[in-house]
Amino acid sequence: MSKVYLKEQEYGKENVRLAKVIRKEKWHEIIELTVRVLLDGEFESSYTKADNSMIIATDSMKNTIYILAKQSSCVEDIEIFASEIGQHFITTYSHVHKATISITKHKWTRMLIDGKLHDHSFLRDGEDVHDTKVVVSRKGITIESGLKNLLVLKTTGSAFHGFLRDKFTTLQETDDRILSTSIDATWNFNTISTDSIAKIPFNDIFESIKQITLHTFATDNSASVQATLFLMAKNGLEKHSEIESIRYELPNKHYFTYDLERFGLKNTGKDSDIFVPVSDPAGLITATVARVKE
Ligand SMILES: O=c1[nH]c(=O)c2[nH]c(=O)[nH]c2[nH]1
Repeated sequence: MSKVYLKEQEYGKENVRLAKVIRKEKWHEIIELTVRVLLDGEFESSYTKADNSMIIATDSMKNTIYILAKQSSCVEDIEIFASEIGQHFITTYSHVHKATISITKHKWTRMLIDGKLHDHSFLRDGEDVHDTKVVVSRKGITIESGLKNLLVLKTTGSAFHGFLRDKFTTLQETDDRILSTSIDATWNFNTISTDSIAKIPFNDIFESIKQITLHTFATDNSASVQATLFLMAKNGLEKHSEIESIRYELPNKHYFTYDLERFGLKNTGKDSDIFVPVSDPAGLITATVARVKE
C-alpha cells in the first residue's frame, strides 16, 4: 500500500449572507455582504486521525462573522472588515496560521424620489459588485479587490481586422461592430502593514477603477478586446500607485448581424441595424498587467 499524506487544507464557511443597517436618525444606510472564511493551520489530525479537538466549528465561524459585524464600524469598507475578521482568527487561535476572507458587497443604490435622495429606500440597479479577498497571516496582509459582472455595450467604435487567416478561418473582417462584455477586474495592493491599512481609501479606488474602465471602454477606438483591455489596465495603474497589477477577464459577447438578404432586406455594413445577441459561445480575453519594476 502506498503511503499518503495531507498535502494541504483549508476549511471554513462560505455564503454567509449578512445585512447591516446604519441609522443616522432618519437617514439610513444598508450594507449587504456575502462572506467566506477559510482557515489554514494545525488541522492535520482532524483529517488523518479523526481528532476533532483542534476544529473550530464552521458554525462558530458563522457566529463570529455576525458578532464582528455588530461590533465593527468598518463593515462598509469590505477590505478593512475582511482584515478585521482575519485578524480575529489568527489572534484568537494560536493554531490558525492563515485566514483567507472573501467578501462580496451587493449593490443597493439610494432611490431618487421627487428629485430628492430618499432616506431609507434603495434599488438594485445592476448586478455589478465590489469584492475582495484578504489573506491574513502572522507575516502580514495581502489584499486584492475587484469589480465583477459589469455589463457594458457600445454600438460603434470597435473594429476587428488583420487577424491570422488560414483554412480554419471563416470570420469576416470588420471596421465597425457592436462590442459588449461583462467586465471582471481584480487589482492587487502592494503589501500592506496592519497599521497602514486604515489609511487606504479602498472604496474611492474601487469607484475610480470603475470609472477609468468605463471611460476607456467608451472612448477607445477599439482594435480588439485585447488592445482595449491593455489600455484599461494601463490607465488604472497610471492613476493608482497603491496598485501593483490589474487583471481583467472580458468575455466577448458577440452581436452578429442577422442575414436579412434572404428576404430582400439590406442588413450589412452601413445598413446593419438588426443583430442577434449570441451569448454562447463567447470569446474570453484575459490578461494581467503589472508595473515594470525599476
Ligand atoms: O477582439 C477580438 N479578439 C479576438 O481574439 C477575437 N476572435 C474573434 O473571433 N473575434 C475577436 N474579437
